[in-house]
Amino acid sequence: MSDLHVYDTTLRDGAQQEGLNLSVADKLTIASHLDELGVGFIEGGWPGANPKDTEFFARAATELELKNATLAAFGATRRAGGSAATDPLVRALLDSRAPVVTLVAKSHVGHVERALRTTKAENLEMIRDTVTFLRGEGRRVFVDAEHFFDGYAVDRAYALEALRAVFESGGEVAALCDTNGGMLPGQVWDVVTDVAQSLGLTGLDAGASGDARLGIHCHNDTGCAVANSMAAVDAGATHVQGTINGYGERTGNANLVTVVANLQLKVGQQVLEPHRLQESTRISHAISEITNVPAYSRQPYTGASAFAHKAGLHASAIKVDPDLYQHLDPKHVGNDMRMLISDMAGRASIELKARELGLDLDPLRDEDSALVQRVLATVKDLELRGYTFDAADASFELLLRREIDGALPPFFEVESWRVITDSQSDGGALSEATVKLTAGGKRVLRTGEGNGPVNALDHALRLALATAYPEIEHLELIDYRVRILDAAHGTDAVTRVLIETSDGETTWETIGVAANILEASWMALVESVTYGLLRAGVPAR
Ligand SMILES: CC(=O)SCCNC(=O)CCNC(=O)[C@H](O)C(C)(C)COP(=O)(O)OP(=O)(O)OC[C@H]1O[C@@H](n2cnc3c(N)ncnc32)[C@H](O)[C@@H]1OP(=O)(O)O
Ligand SMILES: CC(=O)C(=O)O
Repeated sequence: MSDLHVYDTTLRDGAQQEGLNLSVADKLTIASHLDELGVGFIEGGWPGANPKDTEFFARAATELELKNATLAAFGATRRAGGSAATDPLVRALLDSRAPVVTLVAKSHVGHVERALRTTKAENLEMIRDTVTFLRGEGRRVFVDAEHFFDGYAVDRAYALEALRAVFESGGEVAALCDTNGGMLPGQVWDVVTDVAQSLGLTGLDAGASGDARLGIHCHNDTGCAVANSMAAVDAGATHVQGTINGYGERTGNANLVTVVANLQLKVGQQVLEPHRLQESTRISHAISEITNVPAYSRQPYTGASAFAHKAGLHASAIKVDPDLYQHLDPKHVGNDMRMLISDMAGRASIELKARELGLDLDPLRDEDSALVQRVLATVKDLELRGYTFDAADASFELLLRREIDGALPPFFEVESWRVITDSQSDGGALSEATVKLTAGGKRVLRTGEGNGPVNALDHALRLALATAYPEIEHLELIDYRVRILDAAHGTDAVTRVLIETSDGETTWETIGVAANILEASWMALVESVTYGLLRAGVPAR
């Protein structure tokens, strides 16, 4: 295992993201996930700055059983002109009982003079006093040198002096912060190389011999936070900070999952045990659920689209060897390869998608080859008419199964449907839908009401199927999206409806396209229920 520190600040710097608000319980759950991922340090927040973070540390001390990670409490150096021993915020850091304290300290003269409104000498004293005090109280002390790169550009000697003050007082890590996120990888590499040489800290040996490490903490304002972190490690940093999914203020922090995967799978530094890295997709998504920030599908390594292939030519090469169009095997990070079906698909895309769905087609069999060709032609024709199968995987599976003998049970047969909407005396409107179909060997006619026509159709369809297929009770329509495809036609335009359905375990998307919005909605609804029955393994009745 590499000795490099993997330091997570999701619960502190990540929580500074606009719109992200974590309860204490959320923070405790996220900390457990981070521990499971195998990060070395979890920065839990700033005790004393707000009651929530103070409570987090109090509860963490009794409720959180960390198996891998060490908890760090974040705070600032003592106030100018005061003393660390009597500073209430420094006291709160001690009270947190976290074994590591990470202090934010100024290293930029402009910030010392204009933000702290103190002297350069007093700022160095604030660092020395606070680090010495906390070390004396038995804490490991890390220091985030705020605005280090900008400060280095203005006054290199002073920026280095601030770092010396950290190490001379017993600080273990000085993390160079690109606080404003404006750096580029070459600049970071040059500065870290110079700092490491100037302070005699080169590579992991420095950590081993002198218990002194350079760290890196990057923000993503140039879109380079991960690249900057990699450059810093390459130049000698042995402690890397970041957040899960790149959460953070403004454009976010370095995405720690990406940094770790890069270090492990590209640079060959084993910073996590391989079986833990394989949990990174699951954990990244689990944390998205808690933060309520939708997972970014194009996130490197762990995004749902990170190994999704749409182009037919790519699929044809992948059929021979997935490595031909993938930078690595997605299993290293617990992700999966997926084929997307669209008008950019070729025969290979259909074959691979069928295999992904457990429907093996043999291209050497004339029958299968003709089927693949037929499905491909249908997909291209439907996409021309407004379908988009890469957003409606379930509808593609149904299309494919309809072509394969016996692959789609004939669950029900729709005879007709109708909706009417009445204005109400209170000013609202109520819809009523009637559906006629045959299911379970019986002709059924049911009426459903709803606050809109699609809602009414959904109710009527479920009522009509309920006797033959009580299993549909668990299906829930969770999203309904409409897009007008040819805006120039106004109300004559073609409408595309995408419906997302859940059975409580998984979700799937189905599509309907028609000139009439209700017809498009009905198509997507019927597909949604049909797919739900298929997934449940229900036989046709
Ligand atoms: C780059 C970063 O992300 S660092 C982390 C930033 N995170 C946060 O700010 C979130 C938590 N912050 C808070 O809850 C509050 O700002 C608190 C509790 C820390 C302080 O609140 P207040 O006492 O009301 O002060 P306020 O926020 O207005 O100003 C901060 C004070 O700290 C001082 N300060 C700023 N950085 C440092 C530092 N590294 N060391 C010591 N003092 C500092 C400022 O000069 C200012 O002092 P002043 O009150 O004499 O003007
Ligand atoms: C400390 C910190 O979060 C920063 O300087 O960006």
